Amino acid sequence: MAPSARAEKAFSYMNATLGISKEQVKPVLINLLRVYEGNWELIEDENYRTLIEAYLDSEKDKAVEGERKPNGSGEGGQKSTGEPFLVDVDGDLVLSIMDSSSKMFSAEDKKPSSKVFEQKNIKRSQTFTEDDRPQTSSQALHSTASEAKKISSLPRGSTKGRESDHEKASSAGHRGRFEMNPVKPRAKKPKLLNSTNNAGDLCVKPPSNQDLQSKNLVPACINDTRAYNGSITIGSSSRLEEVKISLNCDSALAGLNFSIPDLAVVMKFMDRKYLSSSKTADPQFSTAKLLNDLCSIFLKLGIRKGSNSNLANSNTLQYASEEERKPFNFISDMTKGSEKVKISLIDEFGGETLPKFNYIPCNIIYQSAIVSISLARISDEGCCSDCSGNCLSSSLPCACARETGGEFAYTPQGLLKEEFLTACATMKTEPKDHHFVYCQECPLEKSKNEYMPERCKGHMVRKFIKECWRKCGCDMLCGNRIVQRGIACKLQVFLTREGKGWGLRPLEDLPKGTFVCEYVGEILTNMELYDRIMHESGNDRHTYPVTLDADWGSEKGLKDEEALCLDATYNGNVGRFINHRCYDANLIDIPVEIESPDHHYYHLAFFTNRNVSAYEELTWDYGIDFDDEDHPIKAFRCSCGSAFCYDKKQKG
Ligand SMILES: C[S@@+](CC[C@H](N)C(=O)[O-])C[C@H]1O[C@@H](n2cnc3c(N)ncnc32)[C@H](O)[C@@H]1O
Repeated sequence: MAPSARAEKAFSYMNATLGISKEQVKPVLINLLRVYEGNWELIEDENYRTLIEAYLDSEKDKAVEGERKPNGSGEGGQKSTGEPFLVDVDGDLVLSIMDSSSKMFSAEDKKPSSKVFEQKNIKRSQTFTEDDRPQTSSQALHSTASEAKKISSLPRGSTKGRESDHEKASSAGHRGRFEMNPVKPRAKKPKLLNSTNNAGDLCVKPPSNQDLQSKNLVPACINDTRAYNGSITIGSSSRLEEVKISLNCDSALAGLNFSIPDLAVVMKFMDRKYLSSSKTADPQFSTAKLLNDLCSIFLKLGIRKGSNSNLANSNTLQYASEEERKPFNFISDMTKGSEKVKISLIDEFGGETLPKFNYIPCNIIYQSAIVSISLARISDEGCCSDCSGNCLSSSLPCACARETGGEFAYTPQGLLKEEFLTACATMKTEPKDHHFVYCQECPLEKSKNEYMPERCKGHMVRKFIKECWRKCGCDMLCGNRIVQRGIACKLQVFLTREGKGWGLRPLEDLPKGTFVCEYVGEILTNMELYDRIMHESGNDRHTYPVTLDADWGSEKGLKDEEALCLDATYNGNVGRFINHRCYDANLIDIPVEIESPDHHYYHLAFFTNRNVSAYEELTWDYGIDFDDEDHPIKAFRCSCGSAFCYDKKQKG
């Protein structure tokens, strides 16, 4: 749509929904277009939320300005003359700027918003009169946004984003961090401090509060010097703000066309421009966080490298504990070259010791497990020795598709078929009675109590994928050989924020049905696992072993050595880092038959059950009964964050 048409649409919307005239909206719109560099999407988003906010802010600015200058004159008694106007240049709506002597905008006009400053201070005075107790800046902003809601009768949802945006900005950082100096030094160029001060801060020397108050630019009630130090703090390390990133816009301010933009808007713009649109960043990522992290890293590295004498007189040393001085961990390939792809490990907080385990790319028998792998056990009917090339491209599915109902489980693109995925998921989430088999003598119960085992609690009969294997005539690139070819997507082990320990995430978007990895570990009998658990101290166990329980009930007298499980505690692959999520995990585990036609032993493969974005944590529903006090492995306190979390203790 042509920019002028977009402008007309915005005017109509504002008029129709809020009764605001075109004349009133126009200067605000022009301002926003300038701030957002003509990016209409940012303005049109969520029913013109940003435009509505900016309009309300401009109204508030006018009211404040009116109070400051009862005679209505601008600073120095000059009124800004003329109206800014939009012109359509080659299809782009651009702001017409007159020469500097005509000054299209006064500094106030150009200021997109001073809401951060004003809201905080409005709230501050309210806070002390209302309940005598200071609030955090996010609380303050929250309350102010609600006030805006009251006065504006905005369409539903229009203030919602506003609150959360502000909260995001303030909670991502430190209290009051995103304040900026609302007073724009104008003709007078601010003096510079020494290029670096003691705090390593490059900043503009602040005008004193007295100066500001004498110019009637700051309400007298304000006494927080941090808010008026003249430099614009755009990020800082946590805690005491020892390291800050300040913007020095001294020379820009000296120019005629520059006024300090609202920092929250700048951050939002950066987020949208560089993060939301790119697929390479964590959805949680924000510019504000980036800048704060940069400060924290700077602080940590500085403390490690510098001599203590640098900080000897500083309080900051008090919390520079050994724990905090640990370096950030980054391992470019934690698989030690044993996978086709490198899998990095990163600890962005620098406080965690590396996981102690041995990386193995495929399962290994620990000791007594019986896993019969022999070509002789694979009958000619159970494989496709007559095939060649890619089984998926032949007109009739070969014998290897029999297990999956005569259709291959995979699409030609190498994804798990939608129907198959749905059927597996439904069996897991809504199992029916007929999905269970019961052992006469359950090896699982026997492993818990050899002499007086309890009755079998039932084992689910699961759907299997069967892949082509060595006896098959097709080649290794056959579309029915996905899991056996190993990990193909870009993955990273990372330290989670929620206290779940390490987790796994993809570094690229993964479509629904993508094979991610297997759960690889030592193949143990259940008896061996039970012994292992009994001899461990509670702290040793940070993984959750997987019981391979397929087909148990279908045979009589299953031997203990055939009742198997996978334990990745000491030897495992990246699958051991996949954390649990109740109900709405993004991975599903599906048994895969490759080299062994019996179902005592099989591979457990993880597939995405929906599209997963790059950097989104990969999770799997372990199927834990959090109320089962008798289970040999004590269930962890779940921090999955799902709205459907079944851990009642966590909720309570
Ligand atoms: C298979 S491991 C996952 C990797 C593990 N986070 C690590 O750092 O090695 C399972 C263990 O991770 C932790 N864990 C997994 N999911 C969790 C969750 N939703 N909440 C809390 N802890 C979790 C528990 O300690 C659990 O025993």
